[in-house]
Amino acid sequence: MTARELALRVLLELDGMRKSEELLNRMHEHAGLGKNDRALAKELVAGTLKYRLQCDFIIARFYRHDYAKAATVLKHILRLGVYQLLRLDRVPKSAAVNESVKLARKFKGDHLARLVNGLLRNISKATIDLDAWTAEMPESKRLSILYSFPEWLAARWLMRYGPDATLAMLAHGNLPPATGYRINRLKANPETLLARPELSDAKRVADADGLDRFFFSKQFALLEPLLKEGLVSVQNPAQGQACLMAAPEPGSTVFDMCAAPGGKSTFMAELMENRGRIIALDRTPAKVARIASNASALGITIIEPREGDALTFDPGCAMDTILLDAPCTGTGVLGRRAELRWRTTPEKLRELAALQAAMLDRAASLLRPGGVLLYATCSVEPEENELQTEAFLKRHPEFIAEASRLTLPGSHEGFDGGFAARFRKTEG
Ligand SMILES: C[S@@+](CC[C@H](N)C(=O)[O-])C[C@H]1O[C@@H](n2cnc3c(N)ncnc32)[C@H](O)[C@@H]1O
Repeated sequence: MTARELALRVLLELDGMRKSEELLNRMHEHAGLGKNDRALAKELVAGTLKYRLQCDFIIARFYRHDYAKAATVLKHILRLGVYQLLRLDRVPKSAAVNESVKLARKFKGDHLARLVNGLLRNISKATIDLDAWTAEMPESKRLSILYSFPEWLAARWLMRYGPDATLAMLAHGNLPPATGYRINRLKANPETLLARPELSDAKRVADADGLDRFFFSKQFALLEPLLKEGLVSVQNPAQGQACLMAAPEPGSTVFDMCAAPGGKSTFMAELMENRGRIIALDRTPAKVARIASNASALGITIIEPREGDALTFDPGCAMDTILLDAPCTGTGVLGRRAELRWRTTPEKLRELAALQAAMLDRAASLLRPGGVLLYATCSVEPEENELQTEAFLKRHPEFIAEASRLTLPGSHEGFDGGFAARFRKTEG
């Protein structure tokens, strides 16, 4: 199987639930591709998913019939072809066309192979001037085509954040995502670790807000032994910020209501010097197992992984700190998950906001007076963030807001977007 065929098979099999990266990794096990072809397949899947809307816009201008009615497999082959033609400089145009024609012949026969050949050749010879083609469109539609984002999202970001921040967020969503790492304070000293040759490219996060144990690196393969030894974990500093805001005390009792795969639970355990108790709940059994294995690699013994529903689970005692890292639309991390921008819908946003409110109410009842509730999302939508926490304070006058932080994607180099708010439960 070629890299392109593997990419096509991932696109065809991807349903509304699964993550493309996981599907790709599973298919790689049987495909037997070399390192370069694996990288090409990964890039084709992520790029074609991200640029779907833009590719469709271009294809539809050259397609003779109604492109909306074209067969799914044909659409994917054409998108893969257009993505290679327009966005992968290292792929010669002739290869982009010929390989797409081969796929079309294999999957749909000679007739469609001819159609793919003609259409991609026309596109490869044409001047693709998206700026001119979209100039007369309303701004949200224009941006949605130029950056290949859903129009509803571009429209709400424009309204909420204005053109400059919106452009930065849209551009950030199409950049290759940076991998952030956290140095495990239980096992490693940052200065000694960062002096190691395999970390020569590491970009340490400036010493701000306690994030100086975070760094970015592109050398994932070189860092694997350090991950296995538990000296570092993969975590974006934006996620770490929420734990630093929670500031759990060593020896205290913490409930992480939506914990898998354990990124924040394990960081809180490190901040607590591995003293106290963290109940780490998640409703997905396979994910709960990952909390345990991640904690064990890091030398953490105070995390108690539990399977259950955050809306009903009873940890059995009043908590000093509760972290609610809520299920959310993920609009702060759209660059990290190629398919997510198409799965997030206004309807999903409403459903998730209702779930988050119910989880916040549950958290409020489980916290001891004087305790800290930290609410976090990886969304930049007000309904999941500021509006959510304002409504929470109205429903729960026994809580006071102590701090909050919204990070827009693209506003700090390498940082994901997201929101965190810290509340304290008063005696009243
Ligand atoms: C944002 S992720 C948590 C990430 C985690 N805190 C970390 O830093 O690694 C949200 C998690 O909530 C879990 N989840 C969703 N609904 C839940 C529920 N009703 N009860 C418990 N967990 C739930 C999902 O399985 C998912 O793992």
